[in-house]
Amino acid sequence: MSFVTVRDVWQSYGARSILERVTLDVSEGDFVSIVGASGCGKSTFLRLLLADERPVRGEIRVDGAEPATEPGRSRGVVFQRYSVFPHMTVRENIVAAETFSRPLGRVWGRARREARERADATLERVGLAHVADAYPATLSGGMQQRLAIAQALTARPRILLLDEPFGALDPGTRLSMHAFLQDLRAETGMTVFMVTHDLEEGFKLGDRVLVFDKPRWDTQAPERFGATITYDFDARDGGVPFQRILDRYPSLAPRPPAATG
Ligand SMILES: Nc1ncnc2c1ncn2[C@@H]1O[C@H](COP(=O)(O)OP(=O)(O)OP(=O)(O)O)[C@@H](O)[C@H]1O
Repeated sequence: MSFVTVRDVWQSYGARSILERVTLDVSEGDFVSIVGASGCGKSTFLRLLLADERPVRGEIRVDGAEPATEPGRSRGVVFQRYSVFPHMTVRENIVAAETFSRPLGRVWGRARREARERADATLERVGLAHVADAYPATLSGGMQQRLAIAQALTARPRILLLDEPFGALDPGTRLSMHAFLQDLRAETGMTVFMVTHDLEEGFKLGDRVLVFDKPRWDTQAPERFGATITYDFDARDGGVPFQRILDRYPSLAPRPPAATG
């Protein structure tokens, strides 16, 4: 049964068409990777799933209902991009994430101590134990990225939205973050949508790989048409049709690893 249902969704900003005719069914627990050229509307699609904005046309349903518009976390959808609180230390950010999934919110006493211990174990796992008492703004880009992912995963949302989550990480750190995500996903059965520019990563982590692209172009008016899902690959069988995709989308070719971590 479809858990996330997207029906004929269109989005535009003013006269500028971004997405058109997007239709998709995703089962609960699926990991959906999303690739596509820069600026083609992948992040916009995540914001629509988050109900951060409404489509100009079409319908999105999560578990049969319209995505709720009240503040994020209580409805079970977490967007890694928006998750870190700048006024809390790294450890406090992880502890806070745990409480999002609790009906009573904040925790005290022994429960809080235990939450801190679990937070420290998580920070150890993602290589941030040594900066547990620091504030997010003082961390490097790669560290901030790891904190955002660790925090989003700690909240154990029903749906996790990741927007280029591993972009600024060195190859070794990236692999350990992959493992962390895969373990937590196996534990929680969460549904994941991940935008990535790395096809190999998309196929490694995803059950499906969606390609967003513009199927029609008006050379006189490039803003006239939007992007849609032009390919929907099954990534479960390990049969990776990289070459076919790369031939058509050279811009998706893996980039050399970034320097920071
Ligand atoms: N709120 C907005 N108002 C106007 N234009 C917007 C808005 N949000 C996004 N856009 C434009 O819509 C287009 C699609 O943006 P989006 O961020 O969804 O693309 P993307 O595929 O995620 O790109 P990238 O891969 O570079 O992150 C971009 O050209 C962007 O400038």
